[in-house]
Amino acid sequence: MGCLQARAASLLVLMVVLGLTKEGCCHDGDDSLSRTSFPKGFLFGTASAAYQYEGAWNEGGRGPSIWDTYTHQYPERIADRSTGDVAIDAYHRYKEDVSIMKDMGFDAYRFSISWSRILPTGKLGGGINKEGIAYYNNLINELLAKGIIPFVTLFHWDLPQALQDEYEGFLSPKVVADFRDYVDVCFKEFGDRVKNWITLNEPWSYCSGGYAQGNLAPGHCSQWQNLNCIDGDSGTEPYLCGHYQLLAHAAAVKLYKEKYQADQKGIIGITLISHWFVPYNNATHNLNAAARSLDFMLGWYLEPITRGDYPQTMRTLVGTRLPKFTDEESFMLKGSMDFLGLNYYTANYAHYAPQFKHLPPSYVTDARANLTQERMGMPIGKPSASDWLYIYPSGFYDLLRYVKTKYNVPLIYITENGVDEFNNSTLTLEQQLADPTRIDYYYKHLSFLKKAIDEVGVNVRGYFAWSLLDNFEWSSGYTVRFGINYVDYKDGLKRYPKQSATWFKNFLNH
Ligand SMILES: N=C(Cc1ccccc1)N[C@@H]1O[C@H](CO[C@@H]2OC[C@@H](O)[C@H](O)[C@H]2O)[C@@H](O)[C@H](O)[C@H]1O
Repeated sequence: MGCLQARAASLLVLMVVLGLTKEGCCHDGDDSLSRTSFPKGFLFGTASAAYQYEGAWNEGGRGPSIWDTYTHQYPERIADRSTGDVAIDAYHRYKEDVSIMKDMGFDAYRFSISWSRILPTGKLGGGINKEGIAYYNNLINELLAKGIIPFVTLFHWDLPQALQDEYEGFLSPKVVADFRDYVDVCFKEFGDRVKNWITLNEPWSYCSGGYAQGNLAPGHCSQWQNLNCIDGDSGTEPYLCGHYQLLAHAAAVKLYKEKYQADQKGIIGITLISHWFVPYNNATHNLNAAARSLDFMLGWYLEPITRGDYPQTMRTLVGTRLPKFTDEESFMLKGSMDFLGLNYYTANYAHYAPQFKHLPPSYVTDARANLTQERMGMPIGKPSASDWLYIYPSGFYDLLRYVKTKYNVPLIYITENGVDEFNNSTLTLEQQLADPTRIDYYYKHLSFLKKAIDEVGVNVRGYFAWSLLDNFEWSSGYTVRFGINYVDYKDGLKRYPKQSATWFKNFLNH
């Protein structure tokens, strides 16, 4: 085959992988979509996270996390200057919340354990908090008593502050041993009833948000990015963070498989987020920019876990700023998951950006791809309350097909998918419970999920909506709402079903 034919062939592969062929377009949806549209035994659930739901920040023996510090010391970095001190008080109201999910007909519930509620100083040597163990035992037992399967995330961004103080947390290799000690306690205390473990939630978000964009704790980024960051270097810290997140993940999986899995018979995985990336047009340099964007967001973590090293595009473009794995670390990482947890929300256009090479080095520009949410003045999809989230349901299908084609992951759970509206207290309660956009979002994304399962053969065995309840949305505070159930922040945090809750109940019970 001549070089022209070879280039044409590789271009075609790239177009197929990026979903630019005809079948990547819209679906002929039918209105009969329900639980029975999915394989037998398919699990439907909702997702949450400790800092966003529990509250009781200084109750029950819990130690401070970096999110307590971040919201208390830098209130200006949260849209409404709020905190998760009380959040939606799930610490005290978990029985009511479990009843809500049971009444709706959900099969499973994904929640995270607060590391500093189990180990207040972050370290085993600092003592195990018995009240913390008791809280999660109560929650797990309540779920099982109601026939709901717990999916437990071990780290959802709320690092104990003591470890940030001692050695800058995930910027140091020291975090690996402390994370291993922490998850050992969790496997030992809860592993007789918890059979689905997720080591980390979205290392991309934690390391890019926390160390390149500065919009998540600990709020680091390079000064030249003018994002009023507290400290940091966007060219090096995101990659150190990602490296030690991966090594902590691998250490936790190794421990579970060597010490617990034979007896407890559970499975362990990791949750990764990825947007879908649509080339700005079919120019080769934009097809390549979209492919690199997938490498820098998803491949950053999924390649080490499936192949044992970072994507070649990252090695080439980040160079010596990208840490290296030893042979032993690479071996420990490769194949370190029984399943992939995948979070999908949105898509971006990707446009080749050679001009980025003239900027100081940063994770934000290393991929040489300018990511936008509109093309020639047309948005990629309907906007939501979050500036990063435009609604692009077909991207869900494209991403799933890409993951199967490129990584051939044996088992996938969709661990988050959802959309938000603004908190608008000028509306009546009835008006605030009317969320047609969310119903349309879920209908379309579930339709594309079904298409990926039926037509591509992607082995997805469960789906978790983000989120059961409105909650503390990190840098957005309480200004946006992702819940299928409404929380009345002005009247005792009372819970009310939105119209999407009624839609989901019908979906689950037919
Ligand atoms: N939030 C993300 C990914 C992300 C991170 C930084 C900036 C943009 C997007 N992922 C999931 O989305 C959910 C919704 O995302 C929120 O949407 C509103 C934003 O303003 C907020 O900062 C973001 O976290 C989070 O609540 C979950 O905890 C998280 O796992």
